[in-house]
Amino acid sequence: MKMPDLALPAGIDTCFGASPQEVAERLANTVAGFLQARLEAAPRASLAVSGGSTPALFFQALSVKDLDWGRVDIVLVDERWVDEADPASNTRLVKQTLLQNKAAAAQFFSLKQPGKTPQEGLDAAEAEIAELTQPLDVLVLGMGNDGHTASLFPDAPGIEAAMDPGSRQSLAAMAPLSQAQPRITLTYAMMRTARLAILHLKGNDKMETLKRALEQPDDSLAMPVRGFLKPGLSIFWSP
Ligand SMILES: O=C1O[C@H](COP(=O)(O)O)[C@@H](O)[C@H](O)[C@H]1O
Repeated sequence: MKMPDLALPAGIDTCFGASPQEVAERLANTVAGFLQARLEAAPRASLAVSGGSTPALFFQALSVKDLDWGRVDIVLVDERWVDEADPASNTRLVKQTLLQNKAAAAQFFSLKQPGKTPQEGLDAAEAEIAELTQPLDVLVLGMGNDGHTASLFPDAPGIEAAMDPGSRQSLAAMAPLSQAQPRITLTYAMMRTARLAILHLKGNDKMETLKRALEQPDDSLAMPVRGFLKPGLSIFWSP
């Protein structure tokens, strides 16, 4: 397979593979290895993961890794404000694919809390993540073809505040104009301090979007993923 030709700033690593399964396995090894190293240095380690259609194979591969999962905190980077039974729920995906096998012993911190809207549930979600190990040890982001990552959407009112690198808020309620459901998301300020940041992509369309994002790296309000295209990032991609 011909690997994509991508001009990346210095300090961004890539792991490109021929199939989603291969990349999912390599990503699971990388994440498990980093969490293991953190567990040797600290009482607990944390992992923030994305939802959507990309991560299921990675979650399944990670769930069977040998780790002291009882000392691992897991949180989603974002959630749609829907019931857990809804197929659009990222929590549902995590419970069905990651919090299984050996990883069933991990502690999951739920962003979805009681309340009719994310705004109403925001204080409860803040309270929920108060005990989460911070700064985050591992952050695994996805990306949409509009350049959103987590639920940092370019067309969301309030995106400037949610992208503020100096913000003291960990969470933001978002209502992107393009999206059917309102969302809750970790803020850019919360995610940018992760010790290991990974962007996990699947598909040629995502590669084209990434190339577009790299063309004007500073305009992160137009494509919030740009905020993470910095030295230290690792990009995992398969067609
Ligand atoms: O809405 C979302 O989209 C992104 C990308 O999802 P994918 O289906 O293209 O993999 C995801 O990273 C985010 O967590 C999710 O809520």
